[in-house]
Amino acid sequence: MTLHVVPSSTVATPAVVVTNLRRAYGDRVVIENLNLRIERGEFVALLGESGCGKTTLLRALAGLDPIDGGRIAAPRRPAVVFQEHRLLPWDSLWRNVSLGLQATDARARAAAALAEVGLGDRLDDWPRNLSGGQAQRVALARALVQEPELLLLDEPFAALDALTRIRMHELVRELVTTHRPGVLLVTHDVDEAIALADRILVMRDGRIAFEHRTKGGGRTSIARTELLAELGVVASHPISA
Ligand SMILES: Nc1ncnc2c1ncn2[C@@H]1O[C@H](COP(=O)(O)OP(=O)(O)OP(=O)(O)O)[C@@H](O)[C@H]1O
Repeated sequence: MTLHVVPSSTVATPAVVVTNLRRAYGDRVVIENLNLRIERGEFVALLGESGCGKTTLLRALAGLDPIDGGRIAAPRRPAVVFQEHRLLPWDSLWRNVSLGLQATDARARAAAALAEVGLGDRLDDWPRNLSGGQAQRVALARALVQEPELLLLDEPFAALDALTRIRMHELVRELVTTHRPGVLLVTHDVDEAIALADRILVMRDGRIAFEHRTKGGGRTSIARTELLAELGVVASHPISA
């Protein structure tokens, strides 16, 4: 008998598995029968019309809100980066990054994380002295220092100017390649999803209504128009494909 040993690097390990998720606010059912699996190292973007439940899903995955049915199986607590940096103004940058770390080498680990986001020389600086882009870099460092298996990004680049956003895209792809968490990025920006994601999901009617898998490599060949159509943007809309 021949034994086939599969190299561990080729075995997909889930960062999260969501089964038949349900979430309602009173009578308003926002998520129903939603199923989702994200592998470690996989970058997934979630698009959907305003109010379709993207943030509700992200908050449920983060454990910030209760769920009303189904199951979320994640090996460890996910890390979250929001649109606003949510840094504590009274703590230095390294203390902000190491918040929640129990380790005795917390400062060293925060220093390494800050260096990774290009702020290795600002350990003892304060959040008030940062630009919007720098503050989001610190928020990313704070998330990654926890070595999460699942990283949840809730429109973290939406408030940044176009150039800073492109730089942040490059940084995030680099960090994800290095640390290999599974990523769920909630965004309104179709181009951002196309630029970053290995897989693009569209949420509608409380579940994942459309999925586009790329062949890997972080770029997708999906026609932009197809994605826009899934989002209910009709062909006559003046956006070039
Ligand atoms: N705390 C709440 N109480 C009651 N209803 C809520 C609450 N939070 C969200 N909702 C409702 O749930 C639905 C989904 O909201 P959610 O914020 O998840 O949508 P979204 O897709 O993230 O929207 P957007 O793209 O505009 O941020 C909306 O109809 C919203 O009004």
